[in-house]
Amino acid sequence: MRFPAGEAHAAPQDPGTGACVIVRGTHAEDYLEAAMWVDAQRRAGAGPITLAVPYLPGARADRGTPLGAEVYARLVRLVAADRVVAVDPHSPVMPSLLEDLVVCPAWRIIRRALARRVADGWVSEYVGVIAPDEGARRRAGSTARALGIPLLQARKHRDFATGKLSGFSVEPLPEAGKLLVVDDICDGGGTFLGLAGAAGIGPERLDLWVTHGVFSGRAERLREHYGRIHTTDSLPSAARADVGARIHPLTATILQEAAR
Ligand SMILES: O=P(O)(O)OC[C@H]1O[C@@H](O)[C@H](O)[C@@H]1O
Repeated sequence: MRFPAGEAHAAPQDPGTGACVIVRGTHAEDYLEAAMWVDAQRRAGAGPITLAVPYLPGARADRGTPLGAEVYARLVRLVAADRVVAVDPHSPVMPSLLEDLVVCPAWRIIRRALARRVADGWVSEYVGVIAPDEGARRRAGSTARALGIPLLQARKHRDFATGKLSGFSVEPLPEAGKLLVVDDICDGGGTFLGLAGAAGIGPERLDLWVTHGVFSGRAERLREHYGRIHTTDSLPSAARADVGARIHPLTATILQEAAR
């Protein structure tokens, strides 16, 4: 509930033996509300409390000034949960900023969403996974291993003077079969539009997985280049419908991670 001035307040629920609060927002207010809720549960005698932050905000600002990753980590710590679960955070430095952070890796969600188990492993409709840049190598590589298919590494080039994206180079692609581009975030879509152009294959052979679908800017144009666009409900996005993305809900996965 809220006081008339807008301040958040929380009434304790049945405390039970443990609890998991999921914050899908990216605003400070969302974390303040979660802190109120955790405090209410704790005072009511709840067992260990897990905070799930599917989209860990600030993870893209992991260098330079201000160090947004650290600032957001403080906000998450303010909630005072016993541990934090995050899904596919952008930066590998996040676990060093948040003690007791449990990371749910991309490959686990992707495999659950896009593959099926057979007697001796996992099969999917894809013949390869493409990492659009160096930053995506680890998550795309572990996805390729989880699906038992090769990783194809692309490179993103930037204009030296302006720092703007200037093009991609892609290693030779298999001549037949579907490929899955894997990355953590699609924001304005420039990365994935540029990559599709460089790959030179049509939407009948190219799908996209982005764990966190922001879909701002030109992202709507992605549907011209990718047959299927997969994402999750990790954060609110008004543009997801325009992009025609297939949404894989995370709540069951998060609750499983919280119960581990
Ligand atoms: O090109 P857009 O969609 O704006 O941004 C997405 C890229 O920016 C990075 O943070 C992500 O990891 C991804 O590679």
